[in-house]
Amino acid sequence: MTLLDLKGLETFYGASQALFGVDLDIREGEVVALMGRNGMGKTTTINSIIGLVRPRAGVINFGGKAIFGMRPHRIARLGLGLVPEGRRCFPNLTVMENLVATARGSEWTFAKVIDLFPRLGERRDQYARTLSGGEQQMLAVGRALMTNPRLLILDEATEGLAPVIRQDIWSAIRKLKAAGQSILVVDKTLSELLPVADRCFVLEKGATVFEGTPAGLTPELQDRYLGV
Ligand SMILES: Nc1ncnc2c1ncn2[C@@H]1O[C@H](COP(=O)(O)OP(=O)(O)OP(=O)(O)O)[C@@H](O)[C@H]1O
Repeated sequence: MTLLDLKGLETFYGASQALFGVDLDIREGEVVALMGRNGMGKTTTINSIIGLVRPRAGVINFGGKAIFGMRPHRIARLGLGLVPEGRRCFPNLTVMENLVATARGSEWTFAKVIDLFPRLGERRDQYARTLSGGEQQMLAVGRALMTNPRLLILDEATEGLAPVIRQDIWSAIRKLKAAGQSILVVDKTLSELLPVADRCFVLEKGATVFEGTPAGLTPELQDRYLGV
């Protein structure tokens, strides 16, 4: 079943157009990679989905429901869990308080989150501001999971993290996938992203220019659309 469906999305910032026709769909249980060079519109696409910016044209269906133009908190409540770029947690709450603060539904619990990220368990009573960047990122993922999202969206979740921590995050993503979690991932590390993705969408200048399997994204296409 299709979980998320975007068609012909056009989004502006003031008079300047950022998206010129983004098409993307995610089926239940899939891991979908959203790719493209810097400034091609990945974050704007995510912000359009979750209602932070209001697209001017297009279709956005989530779980069979039109969510175009809905307010962000209503969209979130339908089951969209975002881990935003820049890992935002409440700095003056402890790890446990951060997780409990977003709890909604019953599937994900504090115990399950620390099972996925044992480091968070060791730091349960530490203030979020005292965590390393990688631990804060794990906490941001945990917070999103505590909302029991039907779709988890990860925007550059491994950016700027030490290699060991990146591995922990990728390993968590693989476990979530194995458990059937639907995930939309934006990440620049193709060597990690492609093996875990079921399908890829590539944006160029605010429009979808490639849709297919990771195997279909040949070295030539990678070079054309993602090369630096
Ligand atoms: N708040 C904003 N106001 C005006 N223009 C913006 C704003 N945010 C993004 N843009 C523009 O919209 C276009 C798409 O940017 P976006 O951040 O979505 O790209 P991206 O693919 O996520 O890039 P990156 O990988 O650098 O995060 C760019 O031209 C960018 O300059």
